[in-house]
Amino acid sequence: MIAVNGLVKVYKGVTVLNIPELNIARGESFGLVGNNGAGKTTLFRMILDLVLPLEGEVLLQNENVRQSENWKQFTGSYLDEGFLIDYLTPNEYFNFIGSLHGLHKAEVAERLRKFSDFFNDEILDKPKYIRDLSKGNQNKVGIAAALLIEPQLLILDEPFANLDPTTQIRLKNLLRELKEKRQLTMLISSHDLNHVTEVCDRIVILNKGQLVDDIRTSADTLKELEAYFAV
Ligand SMILES: Nc1ncnc2c1ncn2[C@@H]1O[C@H](COP(=O)(O)OP(=O)(O)OP(=O)(O)O)[C@@H](O)[C@H]1O
Repeated sequence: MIAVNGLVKVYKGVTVLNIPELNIARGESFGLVGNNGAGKTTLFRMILDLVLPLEGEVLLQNENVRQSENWKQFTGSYLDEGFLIDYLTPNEYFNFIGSLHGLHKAEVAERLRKFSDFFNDEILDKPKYIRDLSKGNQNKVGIAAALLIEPQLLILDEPFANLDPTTQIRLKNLLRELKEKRQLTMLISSHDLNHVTEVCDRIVILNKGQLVDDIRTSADTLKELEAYFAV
């Protein structure tokens, strides 16, 4: 599903990402962990063609993201509030995203029904602009919009950040369900080692732009990760 080949990013003479090779199979739930500045967001941005690499390429379903638009139809993503449109209400925003994918308002409303627990009655049908929502509720809008298009590939940057404990648990359940029922391929970054081990079957550690470990999640993974980061 995803092939990263010889990907290098340099800012002001400093190499912030250098990944010779990384392959992620269809249906894999892939967690990316690493300390601040490790390069997690930079990698996600290059996968989504939001940042130009110095060298290398990213292929999504065998097509280079820089040369094809096809991947946009099957990829749902939310990295930060920059993905939202501040002057719309959540309903208007969901309808806009739906329209880009050929969905009518009724289909959008139907698809949003499964997020009612996740939204906790704070998002839909409220006369509030996205800019006036709390940070956590803005995240909920972004995550739901990424899922609204029923993507084959989902990319979320620190999705658990700013969510209350109840919503974190609901999001984990939602992601696990999507993985099992729809064979969704997921890329998730998180600073919370518990969440990432609960949701992902494969976890990669990024350190100063380099992949330093690639772990199949097992009962020992949380301890392994805690040992790695306890320095
Ligand atoms: N536009 C930019 N200009 C200069 N340096 C940048 C730019 N974007 C990212 N960087 C640098 O690239 C490195 C990797 O940043 P990145 O945001 O990818 O890390 P991260 O692993 O997502 O960190 P965090 O966990 O803090 O979100 C950092 O040193 C950061 O300062």
